[in-house]
Amino acid sequence: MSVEIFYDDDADLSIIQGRKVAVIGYGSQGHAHALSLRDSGVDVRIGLPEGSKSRAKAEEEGLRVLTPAEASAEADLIMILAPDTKQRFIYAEDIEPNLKDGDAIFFGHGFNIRYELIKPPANVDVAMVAPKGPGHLVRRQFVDGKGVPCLIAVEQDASGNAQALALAYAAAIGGARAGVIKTTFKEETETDLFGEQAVLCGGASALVQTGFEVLTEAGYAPEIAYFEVLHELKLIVDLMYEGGIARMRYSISDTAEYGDLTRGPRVITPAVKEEMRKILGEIQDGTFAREWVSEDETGRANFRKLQEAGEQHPIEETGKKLRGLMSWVDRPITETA
Ligand SMILES: NC(=O)C1=CN([C@@H]2O[C@H](COP(=O)(O)OP(=O)(O)OC[C@H]3O[C@@H](n4cnc5c(N)ncnc54)[C@H](OP(=O)(O)O)[C@@H]3O)[C@@H](O)[C@H]2O)C=CC1
Ligand SMILES: CC[C@](O)(C(C)=O)C(=O)O
Ligand SMILES: [Mg+2]
Ligand SMILES: [Mg+2]
Repeated sequence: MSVEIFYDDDADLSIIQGRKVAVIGYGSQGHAHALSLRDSGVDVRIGLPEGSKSRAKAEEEGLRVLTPAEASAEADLIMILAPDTKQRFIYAEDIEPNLKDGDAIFFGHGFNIRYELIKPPANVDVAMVAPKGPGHLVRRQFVDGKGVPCLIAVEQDASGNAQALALAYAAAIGGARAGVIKTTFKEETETDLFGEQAVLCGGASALVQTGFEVLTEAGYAPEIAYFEVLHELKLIVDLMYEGGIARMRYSISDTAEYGDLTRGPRVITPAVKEEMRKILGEIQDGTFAREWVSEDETGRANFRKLQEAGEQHPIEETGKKLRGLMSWVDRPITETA
């Protein structure tokens, strides 16, 4: 199936420059969108609760910070960049009562629309601009004159102009420098959840931790194991990012390439692929969404336990020590890039 890809020349920035935008939330994505929109000449205000710890960071950047309700009332485009599990409450309490004819509600990920946790009225545009990358790098790339690709989708086109609006927004945060693909809320939500669970975050973290465990349990030095399975992974993925798996294989030794081709499939076995299919099925049938919403509603105890176990993994201690000796690697992540 072919997709439509848009670039800067296809976008009309003046469309978003003519809107009053409220960015609700100022975390990983929120700060990136707000700062880059502002730098693209867009009228932005931030919506955060009175006690929010993000308020100071946004104010330090000279952004105007209001409550989510005030920001929603003032704006005619509301981008919701609060945690997925909180969005339905923010929508019900702060956004919905302040919606006017012709307003637009935007999302950075389709979770709440795809799983029907938010049901907007018919008189507003409902669209998505979903960067395909972590917010801190969305901002860093924008500042460096680059861009992170974005997906856009229109769930409801009350104005008849929602797609052009979403494309203009994506361009204003740098997405159209790299490419903006038109999709649906369903496709974005399901592929994004699958990617982060099976490959980018879940799959990659488990692969690195397991590789580290196998080497250290066999008596090899943790420092060597760290460099081998984590530090060098970035350098290998950089080559894939630049020129695909083929370029990575061009640069590595033929010994490595033979090992890659013969041993890779022994690690990612047909059983692993079957498990990936099961994970995708749980996303498609709503099992994962129900589980995550319920985990959040019941206080996130299991989530916290798993987070703590991850933080305690021996690879973290080894990595902290080694990264501290490489000034160019130990780069702090900030909301003020
Ligand atoms: N992280 C990423 O790179 C990506 C995220 N997304 C999507 O972007 C959205 C935001 O995620 P992410 O940036 O990770 O979120 P973060 O957890 O990094 O930030 C959430 C922000 O929302 C604020 N917040 C919390 N509660 C409220 C509230 N009641 N009203 C207003 N603001 C509130 C938080 O403030 P406080 O400081 O007070 O907690 C914080 O500033 C999600 O839909 C996510 O799926 C999409 C692509 C990538
Ligand atoms: C890969 C995780 C992500 O989907 C992202 C940075 O794109 C997220 O939800 O944070
Ligand atoms: Mg993602
Ligand atoms: Mg995601």
